Amino acid sequence: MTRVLDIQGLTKGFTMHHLGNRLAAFDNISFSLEAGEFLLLKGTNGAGKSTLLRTIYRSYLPQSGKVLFQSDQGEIDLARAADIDITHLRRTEIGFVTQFLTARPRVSAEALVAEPLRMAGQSAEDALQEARRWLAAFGVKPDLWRAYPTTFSGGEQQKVNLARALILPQKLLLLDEPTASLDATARAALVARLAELKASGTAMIGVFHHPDDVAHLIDRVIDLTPDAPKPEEREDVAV
Ligand SMILES: Nc1ncnc2c1ncn2[C@@H]1O[C@H](COP(=O)(O)OP(=O)(O)OP(=O)(O)O)[C@@H](O)[C@H]1O
Repeated sequence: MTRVLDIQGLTKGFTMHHLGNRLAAFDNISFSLEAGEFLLLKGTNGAGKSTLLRTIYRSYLPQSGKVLFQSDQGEIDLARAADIDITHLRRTEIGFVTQFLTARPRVSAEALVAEPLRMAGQSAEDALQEARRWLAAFGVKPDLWRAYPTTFSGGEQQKVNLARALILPQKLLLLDEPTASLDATARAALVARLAELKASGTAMIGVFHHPDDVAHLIDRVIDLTPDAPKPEEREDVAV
């Protein structure tokens, strides 16, 4: 087994300045993740699922604890790494799929999806061909490929978002309710792609509104509901 992530004693809260107090999002979380493992995060609303994903991705800084990631350059604590290293890792080794697309003015859907491949060194033409293949797989109509996603429907934007986020296999993939607002075709394409990525060694941590979609991929479940059993005791818990 190849270790990808080792989270040790991670604690995150939000300081509510206007209330003069601190709200705990999660407290003293520890678990590790191997290559090709799929970990489902579950828990009641507000249990801290999205906050944990964002803390691993370093959108948030934790109060304490470590997020040890085995990068191609060696072990790095994502909780303490320099911003420039985080930016590089996000481009090369760590992906984050949310239900929201960050569309950019006057950038076509196909260019947006092709971008990660181009940044990884593929030729513009090859990257575009591959981008179109993924747009088709997620059910984006060919008429829309050269259009700007800023005007797309919520579901169409989400499909472009998925195609872009999943086009390039990464070592660690964080998924925050990626199936929200997707139709059946896109959900099936997403699940097929996640299975492919898992088989190729991508480690994944995901929050899913309908975990049944990915039930066959799940290796472990962590329940962030306050007072739920500790992560170490949660292995092989049914969804
Ligand atoms: N930026 C923020 N500032 C202050 N409090 C926040 C912030 N983000 C999240 N919280 C609080 O942290 C707690 C955890 O929120 P989080 O969004 O991680 O929960 P969740 O488990 O993903 O919930 P849901 O299932 O409803 O999406 C909540 O009580 C929320 O109000």
